[in-house]
Amino acid sequence: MIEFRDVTKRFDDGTVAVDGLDLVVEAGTITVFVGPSGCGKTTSLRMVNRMVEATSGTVLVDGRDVRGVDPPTLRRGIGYVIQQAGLFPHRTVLDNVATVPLLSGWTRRAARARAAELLELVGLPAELGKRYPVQLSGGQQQRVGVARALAADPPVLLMDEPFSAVDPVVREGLQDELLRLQAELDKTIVFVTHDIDEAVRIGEKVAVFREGGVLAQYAPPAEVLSRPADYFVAGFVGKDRGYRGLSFVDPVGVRVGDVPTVVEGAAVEPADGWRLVVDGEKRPQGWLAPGAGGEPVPGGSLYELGAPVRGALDAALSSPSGLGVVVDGEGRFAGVVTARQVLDVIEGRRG
Ligand SMILES: Nc1ncnc2c1ncn2[C@@H]1O[C@H](COP(=O)(O)OP(=O)(O)OP(=O)(O)O)[C@@H](O)[C@H]1O
Repeated sequence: MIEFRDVTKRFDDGTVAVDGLDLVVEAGTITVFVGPSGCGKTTSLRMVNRMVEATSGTVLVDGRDVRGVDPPTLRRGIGYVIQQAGLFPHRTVLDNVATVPLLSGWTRRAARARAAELLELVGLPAELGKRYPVQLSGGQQQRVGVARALAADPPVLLMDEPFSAVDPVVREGLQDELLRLQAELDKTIVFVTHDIDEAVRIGEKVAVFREGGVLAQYAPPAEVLSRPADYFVAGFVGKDRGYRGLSFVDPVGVRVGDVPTVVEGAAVEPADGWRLVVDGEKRPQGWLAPGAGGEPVPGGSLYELGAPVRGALDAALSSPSGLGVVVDGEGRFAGVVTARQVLDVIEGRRG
């Protein structure tokens, strides 16, 4: 657990970067600090590992005031990941990851074995270990940064905009990877970002900061979206928050209907309505428009049974037939949903 008790940071030039911060980060959770540039997120994060010293107030890690722990000892228990990975350019990927175990007195052989294990854990092929950081893509470098931070198996991980230098698609992949890792590792993670989408996607709790280093709201993401504490938070979470909030609405009440299917490659008779094309394993391959056979039209997004309603609505809206395709956990066709019915369910919840 990490606790900030009335923590203020005033820099020598008088800038108040963090103002009276009170906040508890529960053990084993991902907490995201989000807010516009210059609102004190990084400063708050760095007070945890004493890269920045608080001017007043107390920061506790697992109940211990960090001021009572010398910084090298403190940092051994706290992994740190920064934007653009911060890798050592003249060391191979494997040696970058092995750095901390070596510093902790492991033999070179044991440290390298651990490093190889970690590369696998973050989803990197073993042969990349021999390369130098410049020979990797941005997304791969970030994975190496995460592997390096995990090398000493620290209970706490501080991540400062770790994924902001990569493109949106790679970024989503890295976010998924972090969630998968966390399900396995159960670390206490503080993650800084200025991107509200990233914050609500990965945070179990989200701390929204405003200028002047003031905490504006600290709540689960669904609550920040549905009940912003004030106009500042409402403005910051943006105009799509109603739609984003659907990511947290469970699909109870959404009815899955049926539609005729045809197996890919089979001879088809003309028909009046839309038909879904599936492969031999019942995986959706596209749509056949009403009328004669012809080429299948590419389908929209797929909605997995049980997922939040945002996916169901998107599947329906993106489908050429207006019918959202529902699949099971193995990606097999399970039925269809309509936007109207999903909206009725959402509306029904209100009353
Ligand atoms: N060493 C320093 N001396 C003086 N002022 C500083 C120092 N470091 C940060 N600041 C100021 O403190 C405020 C908070 O900075 P901080 O880096 O914590 O913000 P941030 O929310 O992480 O911003 P960003 O998203 O741009 O990284 C800013 O006004 C910044 O200019």
